[in-house]
Amino acid sequence: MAQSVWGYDRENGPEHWHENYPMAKGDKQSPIEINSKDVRHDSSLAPWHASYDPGAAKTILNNGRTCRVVFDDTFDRSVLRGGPLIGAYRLRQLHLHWGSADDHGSEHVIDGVKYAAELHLVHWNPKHGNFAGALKQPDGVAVVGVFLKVGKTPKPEMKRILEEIDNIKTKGKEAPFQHFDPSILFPKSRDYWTYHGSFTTPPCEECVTWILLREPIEVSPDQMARLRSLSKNGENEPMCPLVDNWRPLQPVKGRIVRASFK
Ligand SMILES: NS(=O)(=O)/N=C1/NCCS1
Ligand SMILES: [Zn+2]
Repeated sequence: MAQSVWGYDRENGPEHWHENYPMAKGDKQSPIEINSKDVRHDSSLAPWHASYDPGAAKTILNNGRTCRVVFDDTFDRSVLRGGPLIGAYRLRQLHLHWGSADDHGSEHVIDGVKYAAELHLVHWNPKHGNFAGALKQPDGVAVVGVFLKVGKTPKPEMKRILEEIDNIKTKGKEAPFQHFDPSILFPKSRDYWTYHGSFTTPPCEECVTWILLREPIEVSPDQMARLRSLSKNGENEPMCPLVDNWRPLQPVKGRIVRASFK
């Protein structure tokens, strides 16, 4: 029985998504390549601020396509402000995209450079009532993207997420994940690029203000190996490594990418 749900395999991967999700062929799709020569420095761009409540963290889940941490977003408890945004956007979840080897795995590409992984912190604009309503609005969602590069020094702040991975090895596994402030994952620099795009997963709604941090965080080879030890299959199904859960580059179609830095 061919899988009907979307995924990253030949028969259900990114080249097929538009068959069930027509927005995947839109003019403001993500990810894109950021070419520094085309970026516009915008001195009017404000700094961004995340004020997250560690108590909002709830659970960590393997949904067969990524590893996701979900947060309580029933009120303005963990919010992102500033940058290109108007108002406070509520943190709903974070997840990652990664490759089968260290030389690829990120979704956005910077001047030809692919990182080993890309962390997404997903926030939505409460002026649109709820997350489902926000998906229909161009200013509905803000995703902060953090690039992961492999080096010698492990990122201790990643340990919390990676230690939980042993408990969510297979699809559908969920574990409590509390007392966690994801801002510890941010790099030192606040420099960012921003542009308007979409979710990189179906239905690929074009509701995202992307805020991509210029400075990658460094993780160790062991930490990447742990991420790659997740399985996309369920507990009693044949083992299938959860790797290469990234969407290929999409057409920029004349969009302007702004930088907060020179
Ligand atoms: N990878 S992504 O963050 O652009 N895609 C998403 N789909 C639903 C919530 S986040
Ligand atoms: Zn993502």
